[in-house]
Amino acid sequence: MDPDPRPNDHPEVASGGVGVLLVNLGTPDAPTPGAVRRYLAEFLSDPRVIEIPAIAWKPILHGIILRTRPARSAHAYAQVWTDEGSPLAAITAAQARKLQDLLGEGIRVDWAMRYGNPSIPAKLAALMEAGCERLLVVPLYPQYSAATTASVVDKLGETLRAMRWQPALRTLPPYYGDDTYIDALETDVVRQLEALDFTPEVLLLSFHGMPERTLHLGDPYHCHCRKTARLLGEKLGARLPQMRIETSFQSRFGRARWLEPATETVLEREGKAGTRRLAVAAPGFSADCIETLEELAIRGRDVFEAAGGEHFAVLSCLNDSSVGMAMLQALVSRELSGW
Ligand SMILES: C=CC1=C(C)c2cc3[nH]c(cc4nc(cc5[nH]c(cc1n2)c(C)c5CCC(=O)O)C(CCC(=O)O)=C4C)c(C)c3C=C
Ligand SMILES: [Fe+2]
Ligand SMILES: [Fe+2]
Repeated sequence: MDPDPRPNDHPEVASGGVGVLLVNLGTPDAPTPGAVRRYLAEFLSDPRVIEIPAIAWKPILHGIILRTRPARSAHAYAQVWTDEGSPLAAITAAQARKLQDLLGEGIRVDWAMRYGNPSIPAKLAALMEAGCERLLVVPLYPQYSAATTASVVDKLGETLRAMRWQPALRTLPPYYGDDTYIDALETDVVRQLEALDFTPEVLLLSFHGMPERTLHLGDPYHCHCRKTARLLGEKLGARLPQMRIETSFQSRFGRARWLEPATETVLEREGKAGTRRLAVAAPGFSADCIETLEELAIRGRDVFEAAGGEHFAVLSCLNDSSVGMAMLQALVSRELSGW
């Protein structure tokens, strides 16, 4: 990257502008083993994600994981790929477009991915070229974790380190317990449950998992997920008292213990225990992605039905829905109000 994207003599640049950069995790450029390998190589080389000393991890990553997982993951991506590309990228782009409309021309909105494209350095440079001297970076993770939120901030730091003239920077705090978020989830979940052709006995709130060790090391992720689940559960319980609400953690990776209970285990247990009608919501994901569209909606259904379940649905994430966008606008506007 050009170490300083704003050379001194840029009189045409309107200065002092405010920019908002939405950031999500990242996704491959194509549903092919090669593209997935490139994406996973970057993602799984991040010490925030894999907290094993590099000397032990690199041989496993390059010798085993990057030889086997790309083909399997590419198959999963191919099942959910859209005309606009990966769902995660397409939805994040739509969120940025709609937020731009909601905030108006005075503030410039863009989006980036922590891994893969479009990259944080490229988008930071573009915003600064456009005259943004104040940047609000929005990690699209309601619950903080070192593997997600902190990793975005690490990348920002790495990018800024190469600049002589840095922008002023804020990051949106995690919003796992914010009324704006909980109310948006409540509205959206109730709307989707009412549109189903069955009445679920159980609503499963499935969050992305993390190694259990991170909880003992002080990562607040587990607490944040539990709090979101409790607050949302209280609201939903008041409106739909017949429905039982459970919480679980999905997407286990590697051999270490992960947060429990695992989504797959709960789906199997519920089916075997006689639950026939079950819906899943994934409140920790800002946008539908391979984890919701393939892991939950395809493989999760198989697990539940094989265990005896009959009716199964996975609700959409907030995505670029009007209620989701109103929430993002409110969170961002509150953060920008001091600027
Ligand atoms: C929402 C929060 C997320 C946390 C926390 C998280 C932790 C975490 N993830 C992995 C490994 C993988 N995650 C993968 C995909 C993926 N993860 C998140 C979000 C969180 N991850 C999203 C939004 C996505 C979807 C990306 C997409 O393109 O749709 C993958 C890649 C897919 C696959 O091969 O299964 C891996 C691998 C770890 C190890 C981890 C915490 C340490
Ligand atoms: Fe993940
Ligand atoms: Fe997964």
